[in-house]
Amino acid sequence: MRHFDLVIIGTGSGNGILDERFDDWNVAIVEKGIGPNGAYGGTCLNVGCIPTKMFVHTADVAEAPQQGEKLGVGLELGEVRWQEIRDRVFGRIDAIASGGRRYRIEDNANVTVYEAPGRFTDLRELTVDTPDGPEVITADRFVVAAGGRPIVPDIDGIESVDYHTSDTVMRLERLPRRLIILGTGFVATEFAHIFSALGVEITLIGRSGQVLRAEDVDISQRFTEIAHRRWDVRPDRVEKRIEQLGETIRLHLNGPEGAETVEAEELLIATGRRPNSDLLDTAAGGVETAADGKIKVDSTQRTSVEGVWALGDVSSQYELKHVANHEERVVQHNLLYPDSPVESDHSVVPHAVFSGPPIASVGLTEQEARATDVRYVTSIQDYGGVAYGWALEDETGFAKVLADPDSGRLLGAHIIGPEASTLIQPLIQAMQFGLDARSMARGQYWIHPAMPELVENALLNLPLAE
Ligand SMILES: Cc1cc2nc3c(=O)[nH]c(=O)nc-3n(C[C@H](O)[C@H](O)[C@H](O)COP(=O)(O)OP(=O)(O)OC[C@H]3O[C@@H](n4cnc5c(N)ncnc54)[C@H](O)[C@@H]3O)c2cc1C
Ligand SMILES: NC(=O)c1ccc[n+]([C@@H]2O[C@H](COP(=O)([O-])OP(=O)(O)OC[C@H]3O[C@@H](n4cnc5c(N)ncnc54)[C@H](O)[C@@H]3O)[C@@H](O)[C@H]2O)c1
Repeated sequence: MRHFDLVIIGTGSGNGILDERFDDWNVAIVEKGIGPNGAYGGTCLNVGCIPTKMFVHTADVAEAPQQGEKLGVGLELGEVRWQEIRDRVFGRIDAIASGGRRYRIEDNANVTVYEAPGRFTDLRELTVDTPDGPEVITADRFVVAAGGRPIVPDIDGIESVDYHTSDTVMRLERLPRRLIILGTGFVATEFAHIFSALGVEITLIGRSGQVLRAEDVDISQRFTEIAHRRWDVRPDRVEKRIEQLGETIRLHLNGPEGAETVEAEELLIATGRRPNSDLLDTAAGGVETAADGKIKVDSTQRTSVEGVWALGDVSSQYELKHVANHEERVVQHNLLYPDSPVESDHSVVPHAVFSGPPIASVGLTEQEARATDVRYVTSIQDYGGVAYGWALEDETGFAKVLADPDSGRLLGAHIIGPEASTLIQPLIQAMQFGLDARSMARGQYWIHPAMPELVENALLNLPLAE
């Protein structure tokens, strides 16, 4: 049995903890490998944020002919060379992942990398199921950064179907003619955008009436309208049965008009993710979890067991890379300076959905504001109402802000339209640093006629008290 100063489980954000300040620590990293190739480096790098956004940008470029049409510029989409796109994306990603793995194994003398799944077998004791058999390791401190994995719903017949999740769909050998996507959340809408822009017919299956229904009510409604124009959206559906008929997948549904079937060559399951705490047998390690399987942590990321920290998707209610990275920095500090711990700050957490159109959001949605006692006013500014929006000929985008009617304190901001994730950043900054809407709108220059005038006007439109 080997004993370490520190064991880190998971090489997504967990991999970033070690820097030169840990050079005299005896450290083990345990990583089972992620995605179809069992890669090093976690979800975001290998099967999440980074490859998806490389495909999203490619999809946006493939849509240039549609954009050009309304501007009077005739463009044509020639070939979509899927294998070239895929190999370009993963040619970069795979090299970074294997470089990161090589660096830890070969250049970090104080680090032992176990490339196998680990599970707790006692307090601060992990059994690693190596190819040579189980190996037990113990440590003074553990960091659990084991992330999560896609949920596959229990549909009758699913085990006989050759389906994809976000872990595998980006490595398809060829583009299908048709793709069924189960789910209407982040993963579903990003891949619907990617594949439809590349010429695939999309059928999107949702359990509720709205697409991206967790977004602000006006944003979700607008996105749902646009989704119905782009894709075959089937809301309010329940999956009854699924079957593989040669190359074709047939899904039997119940909907508002009764029973129906949809068919496609490929199926993408995008119905949410679950934390990997079960794979780790957290209970055997005394590590408490909530009903949804997330590891319980306090504001310093400590779990219920002394010396065991957790971060990222395995414990956080936010399944976002910028949150996992923030929590990683908190854990890193608290490992190094246990007598002066710092806390995670989840007060202003933004997110973006990189679909078509993209969405970005921070703070309260209107439905959340309504459900609490908070007093608020809102304003909406269309892209079409500011000069650069005219240049874009945008007809669907808008920014919506919520603020306290007296102080002008910003409570939430939501943008749907081109460059939403960039445009929202000054609003995130204002909320984080307590800048009120009046000061923000009138206390600085806004470049004319640039797209951020959208934000300026949304702020100026707020019906604040005099
Ligand atoms: C398709 C997709 C797109 C996304 N896009 C974005 C985006 O644009 N922006 C954004 O902010 N977020 C995005 N996310 C979310 C983001 O990827 C995650 O929030 C983030 O990667 C979580 O990091 P983590 O370190 O907590 O876990 P991970 O990066 O998942 O790392 C966990 C690691 O632990 C390993 N592991 C698990 N169990 C064990 C075990 N028992 N033994 C050994 N090793 C184990 C896993 O193999 C994995 O490598 C996306 C996610 C997906 C799926
Ligand atoms: N741009 C980003 O930051 C980004 C991108 C992708 C993923 N992520 C993260 O990953 C997480 C997981 O993404 P996701 O899209 O898998 O989850 P999600 O929670 O966003 O969406 C899952 C959707 O599937 C629906 N659903 C569940 N079971 C279903 C069923 N049987 N049939 C049809 N629909 C069903 C749910 O109602 C929900 O709308 C996100 O919450 C997000 O935090 C972030």
